[in-house]
Amino acid sequence: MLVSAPRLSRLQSSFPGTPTPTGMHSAALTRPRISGIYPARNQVAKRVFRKTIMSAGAKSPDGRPVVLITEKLGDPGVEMLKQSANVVVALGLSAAELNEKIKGADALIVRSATKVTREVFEAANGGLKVVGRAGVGVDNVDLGAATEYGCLVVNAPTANTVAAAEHGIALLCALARNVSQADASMRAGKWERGKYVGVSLVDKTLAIMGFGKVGSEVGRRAKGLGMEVIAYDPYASEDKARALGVQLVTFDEALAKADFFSLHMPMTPGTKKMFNDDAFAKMKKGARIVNVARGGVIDDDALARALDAGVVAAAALDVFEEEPPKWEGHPLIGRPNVITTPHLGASTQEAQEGVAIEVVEAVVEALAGKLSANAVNAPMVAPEVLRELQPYVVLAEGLGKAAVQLVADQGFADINVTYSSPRGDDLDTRLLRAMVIKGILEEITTSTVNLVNADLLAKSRGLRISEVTVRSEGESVLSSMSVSLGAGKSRFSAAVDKTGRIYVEGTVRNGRPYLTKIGGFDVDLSVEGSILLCRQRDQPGIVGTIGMLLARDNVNINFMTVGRTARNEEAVMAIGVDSEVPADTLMAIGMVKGVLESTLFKELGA
Ligand SMILES: NC(=O)C1=CN([C@@H]2O[C@H](COP(=O)(O)OP(=O)(O)OC[C@H]3O[C@@H](n4cnc5c(N)ncnc54)[C@H](O)[C@@H]3O)[C@@H](O)[C@H]2O)C=CC1
Ligand SMILES: O=C(O)C(=O)COP(=O)(O)O
Repeated sequence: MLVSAPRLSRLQSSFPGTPTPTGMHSAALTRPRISGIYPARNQVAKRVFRKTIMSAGAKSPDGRPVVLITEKLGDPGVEMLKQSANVVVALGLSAAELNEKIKGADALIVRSATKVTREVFEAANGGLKVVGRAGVGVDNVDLGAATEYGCLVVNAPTANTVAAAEHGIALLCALARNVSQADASMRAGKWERGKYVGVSLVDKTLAIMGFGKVGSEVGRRAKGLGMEVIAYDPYASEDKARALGVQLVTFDEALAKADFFSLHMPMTPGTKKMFNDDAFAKMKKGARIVNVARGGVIDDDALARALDAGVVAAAALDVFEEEPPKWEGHPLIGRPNVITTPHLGASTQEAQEGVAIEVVEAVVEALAGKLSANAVNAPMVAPEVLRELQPYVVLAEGLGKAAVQLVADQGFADINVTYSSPRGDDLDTRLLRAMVIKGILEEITTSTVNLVNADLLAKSRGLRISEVTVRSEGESVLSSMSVSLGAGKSRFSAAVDKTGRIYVEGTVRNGRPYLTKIGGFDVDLSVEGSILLCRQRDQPGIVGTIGMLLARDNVNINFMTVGRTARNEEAVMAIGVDSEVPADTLMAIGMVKGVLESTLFKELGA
């Protein structure tokens, strides 16, 4: 039987492990536990971690670990590494050669060109303990396979920030003044002064899309060029923006206002093809776009159409959906008003030395069995605990994803997680909390979140997290859990509970995670795939109309439930969909008679 969750306001002031007067136990977290709130647990975690990382002995006869480097790494990093490891540098390996070479390595250091696939981990057969990525993005590393094989992946998230920002500024200037085209023309022996008249940057409006590490550095520099800087980032702090003299705006405001755009958001399901026909249609005619983020945030064909129509005057691209891209038939490469660079954002001598040192420090720490703040995945939980919590891990991540997807433009300030468990305060919530944070943060940042870095990342973003554990009855380790966010506003007003917070609750049945409550409404949804949510009046005809609208776009429905009516005559209907619902269809659904509001959960779970 489920014990109802206590009110948050009362328990947020409790401290970890403090018994409440009712005999329940609560755990509130206002700073990361990893750094000492639970020293005993932390020691255990470290032991588990060390055992996992150092499960096999080093591969060289002198007992020092062997580290294979497959891409050009800054010399200071290589020299530092040589002090504690046997270094093997082998550049330009084929996949088969890498699979062979990896058998003799304890660690591997790469940039973005080496594809660290499942086959690499299979070939290493558990002997590869650490993969170091000398840069931010780890999309070239199969993280699932790494974790399965007990291999820690670390990256270098900060040392190339300035380089990426500087490249953004370089492209911005080149774009405004046709530098690349004019240079090419002179190389061809021409003197075409009239053809390459540019536009000025001063007093123009630059919209920074994604105001994180790189975006804010671009903003700072653009202010120095005399530009008016605005930023769209639903999760950015108002204070940070104000301190830099940058105004935070909504997506549509940015589109309507900016003369220049500089893209700096991460590649996530939420940002994929964010710059599509709809977005270009809302832009000021003649806008210019710089992309130093990831190729996939732009719909290439839509940008080509916008360039053809003159809506976008020019674009500068450093990144591509596929790298290297296929030149033949590419809609953008080679156009007179598109300039391109081969993913050079991080390619300065200084940044490469910086990332080399940053990644080597992390690799050496990991090989020594220490916790690394740069860990991207970390199999720190004992296998039996992991097995027991596995279905709840999926639930926790799904609740985090669902909650953050319900947040409106203004973002949110704090997270509350409530667990109802027969174990009460003995429930080890670290993994579940980390997964909630992962679900939330991976929708909004480039960082890969795990048990090691979840609390630190949340804290570094200024998010307050509180946890409450309520003792419940029952057989399973967890009866239910909920996530609530202190958000200004929700995209789906029914998701806001009586206390004004975005609230989602779920449970696990027969090993499968289910969402059981959204705001004040009971629902019963398997946490998987994409789900269309509608709040509607209880009246006939709505289901059929929505079904037809989806069928019109060939969107297959895989399930449909209507939530029990909780208030008045309203209900929440959920429809599982197999493919993307186009924006205009979503809008049409919102206008169906009797539908009060609608929203879409994207890729909630596996
Ligand atoms: N071209 C290159 O060589 C390099 C590219 N990068 C790329 O630059 C981008 C930014 O990196 P960092 O600043 O280090 O990451 P970050 O995590 O510090 O910043 C990303 C920002 O985007 C915001 N964001 C998330 N979802 C958003 C959305 N839907 N709309 C607008 N903003 C959203 C986040 O709140 C965060 O503030 C990433 O895409 C990364 O892959 C980074 C380094 C080098
Ligand atoms: O750090 C990143 O995410 C980058 O995009 C830089 O990639 P690179 O190391 O230059 O291949």
